[in-house]
Amino acid sequence: MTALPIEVMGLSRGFGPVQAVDDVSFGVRRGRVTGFLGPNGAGKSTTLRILLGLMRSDSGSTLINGRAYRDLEQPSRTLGAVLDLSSAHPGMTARGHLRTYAALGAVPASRIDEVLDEVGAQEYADRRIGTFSTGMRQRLALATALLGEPEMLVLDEPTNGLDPAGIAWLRSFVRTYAERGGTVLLSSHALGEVQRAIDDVVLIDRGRVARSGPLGDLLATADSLESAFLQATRAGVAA
Ligand SMILES: Nc1ncnc2c1ncn2[C@@H]1O[C@H](COP(=O)(O)OP(=O)(O)OP(=O)(O)O)[C@@H](O)[C@H]1O
Repeated sequence: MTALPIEVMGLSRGFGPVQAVDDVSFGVRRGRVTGFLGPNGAGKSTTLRILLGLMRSDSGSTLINGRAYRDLEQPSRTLGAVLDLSSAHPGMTARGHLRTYAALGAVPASRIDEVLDEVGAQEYADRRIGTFSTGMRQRLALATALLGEPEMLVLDEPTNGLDPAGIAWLRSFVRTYAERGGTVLLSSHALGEVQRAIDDVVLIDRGRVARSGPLGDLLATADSLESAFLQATRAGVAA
């Protein structure tokens, strides 16, 4: 077994003239929350999509517990992912949505109430998804990702559209998940929103990793993640 639950090595992907991801390498440590952070268009979603086998890379590789995602024996027990919130059918209830996904993943139906509790969504479990706020959709997507009791979570912009109470809830959710041994990789362009949720940081800018390491190391030379990002990207421009 490899030391790292998630490894990205020399990953590149272009779209016509746009080099979305350019030789990106980083590792994610077990039992920690890693922030994959950078501005809009930096290449975060493209990297995560390749990691989850949803898109091909031009070169490089990504490993989950030492294997490509498609080669995992029990993908839903290994990794839960929340990439976008549009896949749920608006006419279905949250419970119905979870029932469908539990059946698809061969997960016992008893998990449905457990995940609804875990994300605090019991009170609207029987409402139709079409009536949900963004925060409710985020919680349902997270509940879906948790069905297989995965050992790691990949969350793309999980604070998008959340109010301050929702962001605080998400922060405490990922902290608790990591304290129980889970591994989290979450992307965000809102550095200030996630600063208190993360242990390790990978800063990405224009498809390239500008800096990575423990949050404490980055903050040793800057008073916030935002200023650390500006320092790292200015250094990149100067180099
Ligand atoms: N399917 C696609 N076709 C063409 N260009 C794309 C495609 N997907 C991404 N891109 C481009 O690749 C670059 C990286 O996009 P990506 O979505 O990975 O960034 P991001 O860091 O996730 O941004 P955001 O925070 O806005 O989600 C952008 O310039 C984007 O326009």
